[in-house]
Amino acid sequence: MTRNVTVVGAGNMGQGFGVHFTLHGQDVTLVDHREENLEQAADRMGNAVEELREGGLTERSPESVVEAVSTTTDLPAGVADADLVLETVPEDLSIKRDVFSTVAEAAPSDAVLASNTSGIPVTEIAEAVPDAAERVVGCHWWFPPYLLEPVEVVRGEWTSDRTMDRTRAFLEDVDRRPITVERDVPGFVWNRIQNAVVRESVHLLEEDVASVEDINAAVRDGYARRTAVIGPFETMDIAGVDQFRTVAEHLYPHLCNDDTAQDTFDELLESGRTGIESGRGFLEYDESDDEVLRRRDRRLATLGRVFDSFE
Ligand SMILES: NC(=O)C1=CN([C@@H]2O[C@H](COP(=O)(O)OP(=O)(O)OC[C@H]3O[C@@H](n4cnc5c(N)ncnc54)[C@H](O)[C@@H]3O)[C@@H](O)[C@H]2O)C=CC1
Ligand SMILES: O=C(O)[C@@H](O)C(=O)[C@H](O)[C@@H](O)CO
Repeated sequence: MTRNVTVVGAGNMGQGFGVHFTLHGQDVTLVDHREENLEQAADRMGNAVEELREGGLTERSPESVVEAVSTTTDLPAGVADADLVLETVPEDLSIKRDVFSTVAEAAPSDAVLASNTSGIPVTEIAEAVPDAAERVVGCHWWFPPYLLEPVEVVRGEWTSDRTMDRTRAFLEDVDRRPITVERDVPGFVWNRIQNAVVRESVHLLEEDVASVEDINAAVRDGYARRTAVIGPFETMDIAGVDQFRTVAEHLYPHLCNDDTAQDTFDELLESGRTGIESGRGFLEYDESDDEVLRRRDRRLATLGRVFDSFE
């Protein structure tokens, strides 16, 4: 089913949504408040489609996808005909509330108003638009959205059953696996799990337990690879619930329980180690940020084909 989908925010995620929704038959409008970001988004969308083509995941040309996406810096105009609006501006409650206020006024009165927030409670966003709150829903994707299937559908305090159903139906129409999050807790499901791993990884680094390369490899090539195949609960069932209970009893008292981001984050940022855009973050990169993203996408595309081959 084709819908008019407006994506608000043309950054890392918005670019990916432009690609994914277009490849899945939606009429996409991409909005950003900076024209230059829309121009960069066109380049990044072209790169992503090229990688998907090389991975055999689409026959569409980069040009045909980029041309199909309408772009504008005019938010009210950009949402005027939307069936679904997906907000993906920075993770800042005040910015999101401002966007939702404008969108609720300008979008059709029955449009789904979704946020790709990483973990701000949906209810707190919906408070900005009390008359539209029943149509506000969390719709939280993984990065990159065109290569990772689960998408969290998060019920805020006022989100209606109809909005939850419409959002899940939309996701299934664009070949995504809805993860229903019935309680609007900060971080929802996987960002709580991901950030538990992040917190412990940075802790181990700060405590000089292992190098950043070895911690990265231990998670990527060990824990994440096995978890990718069977998930955490099947892992415990295979090893034996008693085995995991025993180890949990021993280890829980020793796990990191910091309640603020560790100093390492600020130390990296203050030294200009901001991530792939600066060529270095926790790790150092000898390729451009676009090449790092293309390498990630190539590997994810290959992995996706392997997983699709499983019975
Ligand atoms: N980057 C990631 O790995 C993921 C991010 N998210 C969430 O998605 C949201 C966006 O994240 P990114 O794409 O990484 O951010 P980003 O910073 O790459 O992109 C945000 C875009 O929004 C634009 N923007 C800011 N204010 C605006 C406004 N008032 N109207 C229109 N456009 C505006 C900016 O110009 C920028 O292009 C955040 O809430 C983030 O937590 C969710 C999943 C993964
Ligand atoms: O990592 C992802 O793709 C998502 O789970 C996110 O929402 C987060 O923003 C992540 O980038 C940082 O926690």
